[in-house]
Amino acid sequence: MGHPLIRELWNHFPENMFLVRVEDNGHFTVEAANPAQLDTIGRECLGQPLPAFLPAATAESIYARYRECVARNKPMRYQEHAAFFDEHGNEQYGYWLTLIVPLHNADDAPQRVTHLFGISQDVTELHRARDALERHNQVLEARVEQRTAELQYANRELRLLNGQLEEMATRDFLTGCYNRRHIETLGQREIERARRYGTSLSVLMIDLDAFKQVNDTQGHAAGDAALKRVAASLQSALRASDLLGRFGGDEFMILLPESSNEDARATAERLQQQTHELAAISISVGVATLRRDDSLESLAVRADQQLLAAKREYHRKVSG
Ligand SMILES: Nc1nc2c(ncn2[C@@H]2O[C@H](COP(=O)(O)OP(=O)(O)OP(=O)(O)O)[C@@H](O)[C@H]2O)c(=O)[nH]1
Repeated sequence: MGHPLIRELWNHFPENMFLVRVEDNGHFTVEAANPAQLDTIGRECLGQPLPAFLPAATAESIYARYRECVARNKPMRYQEHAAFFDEHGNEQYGYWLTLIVPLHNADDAPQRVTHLFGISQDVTELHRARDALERHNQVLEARVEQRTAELQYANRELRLLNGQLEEMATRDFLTGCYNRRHIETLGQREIERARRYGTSLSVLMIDLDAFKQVNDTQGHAAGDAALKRVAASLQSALRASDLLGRFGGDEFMILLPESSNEDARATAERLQQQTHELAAISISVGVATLRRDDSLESLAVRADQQLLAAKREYHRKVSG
């Protein structure tokens, strides 16, 4: 170690330093090792080829690197996971980050690599920390994944419940058609739409005839069943765009978008016929069609007046 600076560096550098001689028989012999290197593998390495003091597999993999460095005649930096015997002869495993530099005897043959100078840093702890971090990350990722799945499940449940709630808020519990509040909301919407697009809109108000009698003679449950049958038969006779709601008691409201008064009257007759056939119930129907100054209320009132007139007619027919 000629120069004092090099000597000081060699003696006090905290990482392992070594000098190996390139032998003609394919071996590499340790010519020198700094104190840090000797602390790691012991003095036995000095003057020895690698297989003399390293496990065979480790020596072979290091030899492969050395040979490559000699062949390329360029410094090489690599990392390896290697087994070695410590100064007490115990087998140890570690990760090493190594730099090897080919050296030449300039006077002799300038291109021939005679030695390799190496600096090796023990990065085992770094690896352990990285592994631990990776494991920790995996645990975290798994936890995040699980939480995400739980959240998605909760969201689905919430959407389902919201759907059910909305259903409950808009539907009539007994018949399944829209409740009064919702059919009125839809009525407002349909009036706005009809005005915007200049289309017609008709409303039917329907009341079951002599329904009280069903309740009185067959009981309330039979009355409920009849209401359901009527709602179902009304629904089945309507177009998809028509909207059926239970207005209260035995009264229903139907919105018929894009229906003229004439169309609505034809629909009313069809509904009467269908309810009679499918539900064995007679219904009275009032028809009204949207006018320029109408509100939903005034439209419904006119349909109701028509319904009362139809009722009178029904009673007249029945009593007469
Ligand atoms: N089963 C049952 N009956 C109901 C329900 N809501 C209202 N009703 C009954 O429906 C009947 C309505 O009577 P009205 O419309 O006044 O009398 P009606 O016998 O139909 O006579 P007209 O309408 O004049 O033909 C009453 O007996 C109410 O008790 C319900 O949810 N279920």
